[in-house]
Amino acid sequence: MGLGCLSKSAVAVLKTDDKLKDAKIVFVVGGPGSGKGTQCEKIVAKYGYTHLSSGDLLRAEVASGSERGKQLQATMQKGELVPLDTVLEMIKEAMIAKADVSKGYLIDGYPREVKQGEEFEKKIGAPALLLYVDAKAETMVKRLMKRGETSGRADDNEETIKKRLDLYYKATEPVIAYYEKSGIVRKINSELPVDEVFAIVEKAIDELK
Ligand SMILES: Nc1ccn([C@@H]2O[C@H](COP(=O)(O)OP(=O)(O)OP(=O)(O)O)[C@@H](O)[C@H]2O)c(=O)n1
Ligand SMILES: Nc1nc2c(ncn2[C@@H]2O[C@H](COP(=O)(O)OP(=O)(O)O)[C@@H](O)[C@H]2O)c(=O)[nH]1
Ligand SMILES: [Mg+2]
Repeated sequence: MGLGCLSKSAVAVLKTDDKLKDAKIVFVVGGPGSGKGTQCEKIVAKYGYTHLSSGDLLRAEVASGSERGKQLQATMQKGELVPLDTVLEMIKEAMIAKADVSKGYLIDGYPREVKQGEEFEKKIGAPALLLYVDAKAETMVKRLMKRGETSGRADDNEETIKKRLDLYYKATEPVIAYYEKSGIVRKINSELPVDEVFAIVEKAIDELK
């Protein structure tokens, strides 16, 4: 069947989705403060991927002062998860905006729970790789407390850090087990110095080509 029977706007939607059909997608999953953002920055510099941090997208919405942003801020300050549809829609829009120039996408801090992964695959596509950035809880807390001295983030404080960690172990770790079955998980020990961590990351990305 051709597209002739569809309205113009329906065709436009189909074409937009089409743009992401063959996109190389890398999920970057790990606890708060594990070093996801740090490694993503290095991947961008070497491989030219597009880095989309779901947390950064949400913080940009908060900074815009919109009504939606105000609601998001309250949730984030408590260290809870924002509604799935909100963050997925933001990621998708950001991906489409870069579709013509992107060599691949780093989806940082998403999925946060198995359901988020399932919805992403339904609406966007399947990941080719999942980088599991792994550090001990003690290390993550230490890094976040340090980052909190300068980050200005409302959630880099002791009480919210504890909630973020609890939620990570409860909701996000199962995401890793879920993708183990498809053989795309690469575990990265991020207790090492940044450059040594990146050497392991490079191997995983190089395997993708
Ligand atoms: N997919 C996502 C990503 C983020 N958040 C919200 O945004 C907050 C901050 O997210 P993020 O910047 O990814 O923070 P962390 O995972 O804690 O990691 P880090 O600060 O180390 O990047 C989360 O606590 C949560 O409230 C969310 O609900 N859903
Ligand atoms: N020692 C060490 N510190 C790191 C490493 N990766 C990140 N950090 C520090 O830990 C903090 C949190 O890192 P970030 O990349 O923001 O982690 P994210 O929360 O997972 O995105 C930052 O202040 C970094 O300087 C690492 O591999 N080794
Ligand atoms: Mg980050």
